[in-house]
Amino acid sequence: MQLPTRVKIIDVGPRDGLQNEKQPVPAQVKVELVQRLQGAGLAEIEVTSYVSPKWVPQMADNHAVMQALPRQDGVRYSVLTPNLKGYEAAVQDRPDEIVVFGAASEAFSQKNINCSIAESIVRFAPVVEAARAAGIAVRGAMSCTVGCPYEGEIAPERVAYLAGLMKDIGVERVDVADTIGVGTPRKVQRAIEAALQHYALDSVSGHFHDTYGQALANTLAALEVGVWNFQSSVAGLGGCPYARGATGNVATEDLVFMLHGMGIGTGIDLDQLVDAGVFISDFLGRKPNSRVATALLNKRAG
Ligand SMILES: CC(C)(COP(=O)([O-])OP(=O)([O-])OC[C@H]1O[C@@H](n2cnc3c(N)ncnc32)[C@H](O)[C@@H]1OP(=O)([O-])[O-])[C@@H](O)C(=O)NCCC(=O)NCCSC(=O)C[C@@](C)(O)CC(=O)[O-]
Repeated sequence: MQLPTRVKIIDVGPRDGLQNEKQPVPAQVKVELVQRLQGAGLAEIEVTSYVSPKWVPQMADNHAVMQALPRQDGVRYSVLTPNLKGYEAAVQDRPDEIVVFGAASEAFSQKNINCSIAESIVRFAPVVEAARAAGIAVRGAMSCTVGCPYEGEIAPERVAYLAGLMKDIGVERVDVADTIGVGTPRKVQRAIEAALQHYALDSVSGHFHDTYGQALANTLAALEVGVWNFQSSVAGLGGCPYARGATGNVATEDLVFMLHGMGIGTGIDLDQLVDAGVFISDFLGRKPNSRVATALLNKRAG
């Protein structure tokens, strides 16, 4: 089996990671987190979302964060936009990529974005069209591709259906997200294979939450299928406001350690990444939720 020799990581910590935090995180702290991530070598960072501040108050400072961000050449800054209102707000802040976000589960679509899967596609279509006309890249997040907090197990056919809808409206690449972290390696491979019915390997990424401790195993399973794009969250931050009990994405530190140990390049400096995780964890008043960060910090202390 030939594994990829290089992996691209999008750190989603500033958005997916922080969106569920109850305590307000000042825009300046978010900006510094993004700066530290790019300093550590992250070439793609999901910065914020343009959603209703009533639904996700933590992301209400989207303009302030994007406007204050010192951009680094070669780094792609992405933001979530669920509808045209979100897109029109986002475009003022010059994102490199916008992300429409749908779900393979009807119930999750309703809870998360207040509409059915079919309605979500109707909302996304003009967003995708406008972004592409403006030369902005378009990604589609597909939530609940393995399991849903409301519907239970999700069949791969539902993932293929959503991926097909995303493809039809012009979404350029998709994320196969295990939103509540219930996936195990073979199930995740089947979800990825479903997405591959509509998208090339280079356009499919893995987004694994670590609720049940399966995220690294699922990453390896995705690598075996040939996937080489992943999303993760520095310090294991996160959880989705509409997926109660789900924990954060796999920690970027843990992902990078595994990949480097397998001889797979990421372009990321693990020590600087650990420092970025300590920075945001100190602000939040807790330790990084990363085994690798804990081990390296103990080693530094010892
Ligand atoms: C999608 C909506 C807006 C629909 O919400 P809605 O209530 O159906 O929308 P609406 O068009 O009827 O508007 C209702 C109110 O929201 C406002 N509004 C409408 N759109 C916007 C906008 N873009 N930005 C700011 N405000 C907006 C609109 O102006 C109005 O304001 P009001 O008149 O009540 O003052 C709402 O359901 C929402 O904001 N949901 C939040 C969804 C969210 O951010 N979820 C977390 C991210 S997804 C995720 O984390 C999963 C992922 C991607 O990481 C992958 C994974 O792991 O699964």
